Amino acid sequence: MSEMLLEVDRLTMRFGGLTAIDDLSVAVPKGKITSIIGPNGAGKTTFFNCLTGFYKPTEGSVRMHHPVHGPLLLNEMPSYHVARKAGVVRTFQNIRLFPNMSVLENLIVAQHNALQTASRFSLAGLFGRAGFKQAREAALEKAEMWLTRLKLIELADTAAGNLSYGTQRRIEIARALCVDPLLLCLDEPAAGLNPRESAELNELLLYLSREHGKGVLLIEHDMNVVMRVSDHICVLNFGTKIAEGTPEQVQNDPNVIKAYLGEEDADDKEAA
Ligand SMILES: Nc1ncnc2c1ncn2[C@@H]1O[C@H](COP(=O)(O)OP(=O)(O)OP(=O)(O)O)[C@@H](O)[C@H]1O
Repeated sequence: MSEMLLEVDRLTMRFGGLTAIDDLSVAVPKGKITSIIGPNGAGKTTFFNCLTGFYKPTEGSVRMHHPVHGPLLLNEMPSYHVARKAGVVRTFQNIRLFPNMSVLENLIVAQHNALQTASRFSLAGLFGRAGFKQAREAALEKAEMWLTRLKLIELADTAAGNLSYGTQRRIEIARALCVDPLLLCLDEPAAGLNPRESAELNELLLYLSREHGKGVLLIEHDMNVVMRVSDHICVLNFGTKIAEGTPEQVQNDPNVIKAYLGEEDADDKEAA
């Protein structure tokens, strides 16, 4: 049995009369890739927003099992604590790098919390303190380490905005890793990638979960990615969990086929 990282229990998120997430329970283990899939509007992004403190769920709980701090209720934390204290870090559907900064600078900016703390928020701290110099060196070392491991080091000095879409997505993941996440939440990391870049993404996700023990929670429409890398898949439709299991179980589930193909097409497929 894998160690459990995140437990979502009976989560509901309503926007006025619309129930975007309805009574959803799901568990995410360490060192594994768990995917959340479903048609457009199924509630996937809302789910991420509830985990990471952007939305306060209407009902239910999200519990992160932290090796140092113990169980933490993410639904009661502000979003900056979710990343810093609970170790749950996300990327977004649209790329959010600083395009005019170099790749390395983007990774240093991600570590501004540690640097600010070391500077004690003062100019004197920035210029005089040994602690700040050490923190700056540590931030550089961490950025260089992830750039090397993610095969980006040769691009360290290039402006992020000048790189291909696939490379920018990879930089976003490297930047998230600089915050030392226990759980990495990736919102459509394969969007806009070509087949070669998607294959590289698959390799990267498997490397991070298998070699670094990261829990990965993936929202993705690209089934070439989802079916190849997921250990477990949870399928949403209109905010409700309609199936979960291994890629094989989910692919053959009649409810999933109906949700994706529509009622009539799915009946045709069954009859054929
Ligand atoms: N802030 C909000 N206010 C009102 N309704 C919202 C809000 N955010 C999401 N919704 C609604 O909740 C439902 C789920 O949306 P969500 O973006 O979570 O779906 P999704 O599965 O991520 O879709 P996609 O695959 O298209 O990104 C939709 O009907 C959407 O319009």
